[in-house]
Amino acid sequence: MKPILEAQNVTKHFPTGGGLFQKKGLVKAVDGVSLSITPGETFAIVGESGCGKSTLARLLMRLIDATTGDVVFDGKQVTTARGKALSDLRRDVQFIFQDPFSSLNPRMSVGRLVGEPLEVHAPDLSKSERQAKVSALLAQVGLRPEHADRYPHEFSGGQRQRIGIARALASGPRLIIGDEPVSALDVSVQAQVVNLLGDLGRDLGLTLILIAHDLAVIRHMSDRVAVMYLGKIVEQGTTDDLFERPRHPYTRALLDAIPDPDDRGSASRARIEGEMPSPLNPPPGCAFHTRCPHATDLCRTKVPMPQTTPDGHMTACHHWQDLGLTPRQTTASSRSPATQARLELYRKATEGAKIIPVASKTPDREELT
Ligand SMILES: Nc1ncnc2c1ncn2[C@@H]1O[C@H](COP(=O)(O)OP(=O)(O)OP(=O)(O)O)[C@@H](O)[C@H]1O
Repeated sequence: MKPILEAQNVTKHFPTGGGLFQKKGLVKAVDGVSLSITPGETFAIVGESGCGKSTLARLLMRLIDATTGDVVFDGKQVTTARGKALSDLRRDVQFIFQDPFSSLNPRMSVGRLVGEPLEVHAPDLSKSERQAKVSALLAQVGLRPEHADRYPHEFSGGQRQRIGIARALASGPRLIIGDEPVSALDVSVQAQVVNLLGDLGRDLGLTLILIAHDLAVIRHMSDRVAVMYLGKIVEQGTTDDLFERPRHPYTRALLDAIPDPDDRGSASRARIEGEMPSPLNPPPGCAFHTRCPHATDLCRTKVPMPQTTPDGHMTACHHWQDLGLTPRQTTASSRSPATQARLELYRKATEGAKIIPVASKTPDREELT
């Protein structure tokens, strides 16, 4: 199938320093990323804080300009789009932010927030047609028409994220990029919103790019996963294969560091031995070699090129064939209680989705306040 979005060797280098006490430098936030997204799939991007996920997401929809490389959406250049091509892109690709409160103008009613994109992308609608469309969008995300007259501060976190999703849907997008769309929400509400996004993806045939720290969310929702480390994709594969047979030592470490959801402060942050090096001064060779238990002299000197494994992963590790990374034991009994509990929550949410259509889905208790 023809990809809906392709990135070819995209980089984003931020110049820093140059002041009295700081040397000039370049933060290599995204450093040579290539990927290809199929229409209708949910593609997840995962990695520790600071590895470049948000910068990549912003490059893909041209919220920032790439330093080098190409992004192509539906056969059209994103990196050089101007005028009508850029406004078409703004209609077709929408963003859902992590913190719905700061992304929604507090002085605008929900009706105006959701109706605003319609004014831009469907200017021919009459006022009453626009109101009807706003009501339909609110229903689609599990809110009521009368919510249109209220303001963002009157809603719970989960409801605000629903408003953000309704606003994103208003222009009729084909691709939605969610940057940590549930990580600011309570766990029970996370399941509702994850469930809603999954339903919308299926019902509307949307392509989703999901950036998340929470590996349980990723496992539950995504078809394929890309793992990022220090600005580069180090492994990519289908979700089940990647979770069960990680081919890169970093992916393995990330999966082994699945966090404890009771530890709220760092619940969504995976922990791995050692510090991630600064993208201002990345190590030579394989960027992961400073934390990798399998590193050799080759890893310290030569950048590993992406290779395709027989089971279709892309991995950028010199030694993936020699490491004996046996399949991970991911049967129910061998998963950590934390992961097991989280997966169970999402599974229950999905079971509900099979019998309740999106429009009439009952929000959870927090949502009803
Ligand atoms: N405008 C900027 N100027 C300079 N450096 C930046 C800028 N934006 C991001 N960076 C740096 O680029 C690197 C990647 O940041 P990015 O926010 O993309 O990572 P991330 O993986 O999304 O992290 P998080 O999960 O914490 O949001 C970080 O070192 C960050 O400090």
